[in-house]
Amino acid sequence: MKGKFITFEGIDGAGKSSHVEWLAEWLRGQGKTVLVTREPGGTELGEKLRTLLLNDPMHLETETLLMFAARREHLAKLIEPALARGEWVVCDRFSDATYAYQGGGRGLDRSKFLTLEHWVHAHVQPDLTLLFDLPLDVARERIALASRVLDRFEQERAEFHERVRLAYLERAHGNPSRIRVVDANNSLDNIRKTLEQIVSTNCL
Ligand SMILES: Nc1ncnc2c1ncn2[C@@H]1O[C@H](COP(=O)(O)OP(=O)(O)O)[C@@H](O)[C@H]1O
Ligand SMILES: Cc1cn([C@H]2C[C@H](O)[C@@H](COP(=O)(O)OP(=O)(O)O)O2)c(=O)[nH]c1=O
Repeated sequence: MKGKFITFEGIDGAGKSSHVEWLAEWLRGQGKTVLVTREPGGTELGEKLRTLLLNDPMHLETETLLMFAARREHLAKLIEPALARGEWVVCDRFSDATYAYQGGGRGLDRSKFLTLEHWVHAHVQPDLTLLFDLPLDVARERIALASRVLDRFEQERAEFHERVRLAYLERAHGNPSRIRVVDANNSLDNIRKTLEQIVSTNCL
């Protein structure tokens, strides 16, 4: 049987990375073989593109094309073979991030996004997307507390991140059966209970 493809989305600092490994372990406890990966990245080439994307200033369309180039490689080398083997794939970000960051945040024309999405993965969509949603000031506070080095996206102004958040919510509104909005302004334990419930109901 084909495995399931689960993606995590949300603004920076929403708490995705704190749950990706946890969900994978929980699924392993349910007898699944799970591959954990991320975007941009996941493959050797994709990780090189990630370094460029997170650090080097570039034209918006270059940025978008590189996101999708990394994604093409990721699908071909890792995601599709794993799903075909019956494994589950848990991925920290996927195309909804391009919709939200390049589309919502930077203003990329939506038809260009849709063209690339159709070209690169018309045949593959996540079975389930967990959208971590929380107010921007809470996310910013968490990032400040973690005192991590900020990448090119995290350095963007508050208005950029507000637009990203709204674009994510709009995308969720348009895809209610795939994208589940998780209230991320909550304790780790409560979020984990919510994730268990959503994944059990939708995927198991
Ligand atoms: N529910 C939560 N409550 C409080 N702090 C959290 C919560 N989830 C994550 N954090 C902290 O917030 C910071 C950002 O979380 P992270 O998982 O790296 O977010 P993301 O991957 O979405 O950018 C980390 O320092 C993490 O420990
Ligand atoms: C996948 C993807 C990520 N991004 C951005 C969002 C994030 O700010 C950045 C890296 O994502 P992420 O791995 O979440 O960063 P971190 O590990 O520091 O939390 O890339 C896009 O702008 N478009 C995309 O399509």
